[in-house]
Amino acid sequence: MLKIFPSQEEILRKAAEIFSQSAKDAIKEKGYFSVSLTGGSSPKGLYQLLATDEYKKQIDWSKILVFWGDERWVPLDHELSNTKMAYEILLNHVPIPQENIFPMYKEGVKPEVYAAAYETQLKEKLGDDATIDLMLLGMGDDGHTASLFPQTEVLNEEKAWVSAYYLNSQEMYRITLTAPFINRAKNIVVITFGDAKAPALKQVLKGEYDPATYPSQLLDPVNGELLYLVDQKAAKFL
Ligand SMILES: O=C(O)[C@H](O)[C@@H](O)[C@H](O)[C@H](O)COP(=O)(O)O
Repeated sequence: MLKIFPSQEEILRKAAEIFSQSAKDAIKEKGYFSVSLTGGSSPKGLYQLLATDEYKKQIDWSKILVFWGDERWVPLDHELSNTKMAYEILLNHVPIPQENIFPMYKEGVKPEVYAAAYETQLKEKLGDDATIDLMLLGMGDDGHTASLFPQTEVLNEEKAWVSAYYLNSQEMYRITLTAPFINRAKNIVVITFGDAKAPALKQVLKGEYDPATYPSQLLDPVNGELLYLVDQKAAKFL
């Protein structure tokens, strides 16, 4: 489903409401809420909102398990770290136990090895039938999502839940949840706004099926819901 908003602020407000409501529902139903955070610039305003008193108080942070959709393989204090960004804007400001936070990076470990360990950890924490309650994602100007970049091998992954690989165009390793795991999520919410996203958004949602070129087309939840929250600028070619 696609929801188009007049402004970025309204998208972020909607996303914060979805976060808060999903957390309440999941905690009521099974005692905890699992969320996968995204990097990039789009979710920053959402994290800021969630750290305000209004949302901070609505949510039982002690029952939230935090995972990531992808990470740049850089130390946790590096400017490019998605984990660092989430800590600085959100996680340092809410009463969440450290043991409930699962960064997608470990010092001194090879990314491929950590990808397998992260999958094991997902199974340990969420069970073999693991699903993430809320998968927050962004979409790049090129149509990538998480670290599922155009023309990369990881797009063909059918089995592994987590994968790490060297992204030549950025000269760095990336670690990412794969499409088969992302699509197990109960709710997938893609937050994307601005003129620069308009051409890719059109191809992703209205173009021919070509996920090698527009990887966001791989988003297709098995039993869950997929929701795009976009602004009028990103939606201008739809
Ligand atoms: O680590 C990353 O690069 C992200 O997780 C990535 O998938 C991001 O969500 C998109 O590139 C959108 O980024 P923007 O929100 O900055 O446009």
